[in-house]
Amino acid sequence: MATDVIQTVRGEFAKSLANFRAMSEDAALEQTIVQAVDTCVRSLRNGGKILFAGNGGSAADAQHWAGELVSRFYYDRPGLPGIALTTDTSILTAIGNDYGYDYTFARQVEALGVAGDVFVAISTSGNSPNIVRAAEASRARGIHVIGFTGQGGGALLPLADVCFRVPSTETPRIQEGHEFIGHLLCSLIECAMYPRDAD
Ligand SMILES: O=C(CO)[C@@H](O)[C@H](O)[C@H](O)[C@H](O)COP(=O)(O)O
Ligand SMILES: [Zn+2]
Repeated sequence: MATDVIQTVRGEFAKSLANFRAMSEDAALEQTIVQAVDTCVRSLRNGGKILFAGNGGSAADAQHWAGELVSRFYYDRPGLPGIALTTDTSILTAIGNDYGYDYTFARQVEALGVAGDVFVAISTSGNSPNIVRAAEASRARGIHVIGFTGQGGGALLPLADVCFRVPSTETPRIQEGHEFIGHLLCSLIECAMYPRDAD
């Protein structure tokens, strides 16, 4: 039993490390980060906001990253406008009940989003219908779409202006990659919007 557990732990570490190594050696990923930061910073400087959505573990990412912007990441500075579309159970249940689960995020994008905002669409498969519909609604409104997916990209890929594709087909590995890139994005946005005073 203990041997099995240890084998599993080692196997998971090995897969996770290989995933992060592949990401760290991916020059295209670096360029995608540059583009995503530029998109977010331009939007924020023009009075835009960043909307986040995902299902399951990715809903947790959406809330986590919105929190980094509104509160703080590495250091104190004014709050930045980020909204997770995953948190209001009255809105989610009303839309789900009245229109269907596929519309839970699209309806909120239509209600809250304006041209020039950014929609961060998080889906490991890239195929969750409520995320795909929200990306379509964003494009229709002139809202920039930043996708977070797995290596295939799914239906979200062609809808995204910028897309992070973690080079794995395993949901946990993809989510770990998303978490790392999401933190990096929040850090770089914070730094660009409010450069830290030189000590
Ligand atoms: O956290 C996990 C798996 O690690 C799950 O909750 C997972 O997020 C859910 O199955 C989601 O519904 C998957 O949706 P998606 O990433 O394909 O859009
Ligand atoms: Zn999970």
